[in-house]
Amino acid sequence: MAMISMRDVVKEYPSAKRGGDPIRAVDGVSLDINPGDIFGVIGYSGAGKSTLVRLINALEPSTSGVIEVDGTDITQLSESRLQKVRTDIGMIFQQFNLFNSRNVAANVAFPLNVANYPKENRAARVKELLDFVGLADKARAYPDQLSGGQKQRVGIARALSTSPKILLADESTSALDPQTTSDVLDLLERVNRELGVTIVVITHEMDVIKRIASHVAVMEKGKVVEQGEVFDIFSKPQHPATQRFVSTIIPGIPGDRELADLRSRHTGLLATVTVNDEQTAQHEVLRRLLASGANAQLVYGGMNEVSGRSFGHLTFELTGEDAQIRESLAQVSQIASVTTLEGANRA
Ligand SMILES: Nc1ncnc2c1ncn2[C@@H]1O[C@H](COP(=O)(O)OP(=O)(O)OP(=O)(O)O)[C@@H](O)[C@H]1O
Repeated sequence: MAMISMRDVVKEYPSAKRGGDPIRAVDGVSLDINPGDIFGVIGYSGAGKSTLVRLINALEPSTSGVIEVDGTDITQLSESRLQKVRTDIGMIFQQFNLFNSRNVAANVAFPLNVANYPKENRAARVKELLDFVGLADKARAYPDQLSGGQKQRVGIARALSTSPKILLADESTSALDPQTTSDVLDLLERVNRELGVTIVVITHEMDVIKRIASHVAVMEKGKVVEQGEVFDIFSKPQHPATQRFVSTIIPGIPGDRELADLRSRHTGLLATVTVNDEQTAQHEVLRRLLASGANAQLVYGGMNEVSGRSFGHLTFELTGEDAQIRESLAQVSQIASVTTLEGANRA
């Protein structure tokens, strides 16, 4: 059974203009997030990601559709039952949202107080959480004495205090530098692996998805336009929005700009070979390209590792006799998909 299941979920806000059309922030979203997943939701600003999060933790009612959290349809619950569901859902934020007037230990203890956690066990629980996030020595520090990465660790400790099954991370690394981002993502992976918490990561950065997510949904204008396993989405993106996101971190088939640049430096035929998985395929591609006696030089792209598997778009410049080049392309086409780049095609 899915940990979070959405069916045809719609969220509309009233128009700012009197009599205007409502704003559809979420437009017919269906998705299943399984227990133990790290599920990424990616989209540009305004795509509806934050609204989706607010629907999952029932901070706002949906307009229509079904949202099940751990088997319970939360669209039908009373406020008191919703409060209980919310204790199963932790949340971390881009701006950390810590209480600046309370020290670290008090911030982490806050949800325990709200949840009436046994008083005599609270200090031990806070210590355990601060140990887990590596901040045992900062219990008495105040948020403004901490770095951004440390603040987010406090946020994570606080979100985990009541042992939620789900952690919602809304742009949780967007305010952090790359090294600190990496450390926080490592910690989220530990939360997932060691505590078994299902994590929903909302982001506009494909790097974050590549780094930790097992599954991803791409949102555009309130709709999920593509979803699936991260490796599949990265290696074979179908929707233009997905292709744009993937191309921000993975060189694919060269676009117009890259092609113009390549052509200014290479006069041979340019062809992109898409290799899916396994080193051996790469060797075989090279063997076949060279078998006819043509020369092949890698001029753009490379192999990528995603979810422990590799794939790549390798753009070669082929030189030699036309017949040799034709033979090279024919040979390699038998084992991989080949795109000859228009205008440079001399074969
Ligand atoms: N409370 C609200 N009232 C009216 N419109 C809203 C409200 N909240 C969001 N919207 C609109 O819904 C759409 C989706 O917003 P949302 O914040 O969910 O997107 P997002 O993908 O999270 O973007 P960002 O990363 O910029 O927050 C936007 O057009 C936004 O203006």
